[in-house]
Amino acid sequence: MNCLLSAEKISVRYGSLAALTDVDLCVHDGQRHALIGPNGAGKTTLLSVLGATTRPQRGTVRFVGRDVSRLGPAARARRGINRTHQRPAVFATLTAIENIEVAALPRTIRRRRWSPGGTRGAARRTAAELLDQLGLSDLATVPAGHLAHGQRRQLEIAMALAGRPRLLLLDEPAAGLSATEVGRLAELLAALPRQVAVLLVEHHLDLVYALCDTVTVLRDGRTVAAGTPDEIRTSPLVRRAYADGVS
Ligand SMILES: Nc1ncnc2c1ncn2[C@@H]1O[C@H](COP(=O)(O)OP(=O)(O)OP(=O)(O)O)[C@@H](O)[C@H]1O
Repeated sequence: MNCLLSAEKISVRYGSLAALTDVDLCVHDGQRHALIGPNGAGKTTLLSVLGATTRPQRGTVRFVGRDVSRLGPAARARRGINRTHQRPAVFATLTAIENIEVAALPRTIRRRRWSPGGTRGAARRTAAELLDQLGLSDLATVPAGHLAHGQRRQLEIAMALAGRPRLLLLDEPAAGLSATEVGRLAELLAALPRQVAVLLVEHHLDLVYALCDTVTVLRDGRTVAAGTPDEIRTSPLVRRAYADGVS
């Protein structure tokens, strides 16, 4: 099967530190793919290369068969790659629905179809639908700055979905959440439409094994294993990769 997204021989250096060395990755259409590994393994760096906020010294990123290596974050978002961040990036003074509306606007403006209320009306409807779909309608009129950390994470996922991506890059969505919030996040992610592929960086391995069909393990900027959750869970190589522990 062809890759929806492929990263080929990605290398990133920060001065003398090799954050990634010759890393390959293939994410298929509709796949739930996790990127795991100890602290400093290079997971966020790889996500940033795919989202175009970090430029690799070497390597190629292809999306739907096209070389997108030279495209910036906005151009990749237009092609269908959207991401969330380790610290949720939301507009604190806007309400939840306004945040999603802002995220939906570029797409509705690009489509330029007549719609009741114009592009703003279309963006507002998209936002309301997403809040409903993700079970967040009760938060619609709450300013994002007043939301709890877990709710802000969910809002950021809704914002990333507003661009109707084909690939969603999630950077540690369970970080800082309580057990109850992780459960709620797991339900939200499990309910995402299959038209959206997910690449998830996560230390919460129970969430990874419950949600993902494929797991890639990085250590010291290199891929050490890739396989199904069962293969990864029982792999001695992976146990060794984690021997130094993760936080
Ligand atoms: N902007 C930067 N400048 C210098 N070094 C960096 C920079 N960003 C990351 N690094 C280093 O690159 C390596 C990989 O970092 P990265 O954040 O990608 O790892 P990670 O696997 O996501 O770790 P964690 O699980 O702790 O978030 C680490 O040694 C980190 O200190």
